[in-house]
Amino acid sequence: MTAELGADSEVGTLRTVMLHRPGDELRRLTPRNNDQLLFDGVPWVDRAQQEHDAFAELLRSRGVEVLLLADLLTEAMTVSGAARMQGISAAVNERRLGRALARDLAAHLRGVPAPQLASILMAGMTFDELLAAESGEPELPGASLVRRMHHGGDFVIDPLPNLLFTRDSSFWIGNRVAITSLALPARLRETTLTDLIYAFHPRFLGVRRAYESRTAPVEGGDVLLLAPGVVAVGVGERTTPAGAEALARSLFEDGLAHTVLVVPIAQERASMHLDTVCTMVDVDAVVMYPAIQDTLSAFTIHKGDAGVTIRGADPFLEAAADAMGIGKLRVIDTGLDTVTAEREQWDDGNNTLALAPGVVVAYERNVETNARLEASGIEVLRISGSELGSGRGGPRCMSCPVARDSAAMEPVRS
Ligand SMILES: NC(=O)NCCC[C@H](N)C(=O)O
Repeated sequence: MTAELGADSEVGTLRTVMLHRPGDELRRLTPRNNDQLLFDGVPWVDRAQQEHDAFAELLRSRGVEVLLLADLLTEAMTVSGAARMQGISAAVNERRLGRALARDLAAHLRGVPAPQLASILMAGMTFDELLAAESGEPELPGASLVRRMHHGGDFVIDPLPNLLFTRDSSFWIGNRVAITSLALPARLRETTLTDLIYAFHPRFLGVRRAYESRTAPVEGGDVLLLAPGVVAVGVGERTTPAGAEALARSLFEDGLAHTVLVVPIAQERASMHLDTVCTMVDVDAVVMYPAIQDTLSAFTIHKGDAGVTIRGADPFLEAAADAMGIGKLRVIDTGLDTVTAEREQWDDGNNTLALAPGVVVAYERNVETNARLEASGIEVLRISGSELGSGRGGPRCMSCPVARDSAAMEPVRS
């Protein structure tokens, strides 16, 4: 039986998830480009794939249907010419390539079968690869200065190594999907692929969108569905105040939320998204980086009978419990002492993926944080992430829940 699409919490039983198995786009990372492409180093790709396969297998063994982004992309472009055209036009950047090369590249891509096209859209393409692929194709008139001036190993289409972090480029809320508005150039094109998948893949036909205006940056890692109708949005290195405001307004208009907590976080790499310092592990519990616990605050935007009001900033934990209608949000700390906590926060100890209330997937390396979770009654399913972690993202970042049971009321399933 196919689960009903959508999610209204972080912790309802996970039925369907979208992952991206890291592929050739990771093989593009070099010591010269890894910073710009938002990786801390150059991962061992085969090992990263093994780690990811184990992650996916763990989810399957717990009854979760795993959809792989590359399969969805290929299938969407196989069934739809419009999907192919959309992918090509998003990848061909005339401003960077000039008119002649942009035309040549688009002409070449139009003749590439869907599976290879999907690979190119994800892994990018070098000047040398384009030249080799064009041999045998009719030559178009008009020389390209840009071709002459670039090195063969430069990219005509940039790779997207951060596709691995499917959490950021789309998220579900209620029965709708939001394609986000990513903040940094290295990730911008990712949403053209998620947009295409949700627009053209047969599995998602008829699905409605949330945050359609996408007027300002909002990344999925900053969006936590605290409870049905209650959403927290981190504002820091990625999501902007304008993004949080636009998202809140749009969620209110669509009836997808009544309260949005806007949570300022430090504008630094260690806390690039709200889910790097805090994730939910149960309907009333979070795992949180202790260094920010007492200072984390929230502006509460609420839509009630009297219209939209903004309150705060107030202490986050109190504002969250209040909005969720629970007496207290339980907090489980990262790490042991301040040094261990800082290390485990950096290694995504806070970035857990809940499979059900009180059941989470976590990186095995965060030994102290995992022990604390277990001491608090949370079941911890450990995965290794020595290579996956070099992109600075954990189990939550690497997953986009497509279907979760409602946390408000667990439906009975046949
Ligand atoms: N939600 C997340 O924290 N996602 C991890 C994103 C890591 C990626 N290398 C980035 O810098 O955007």
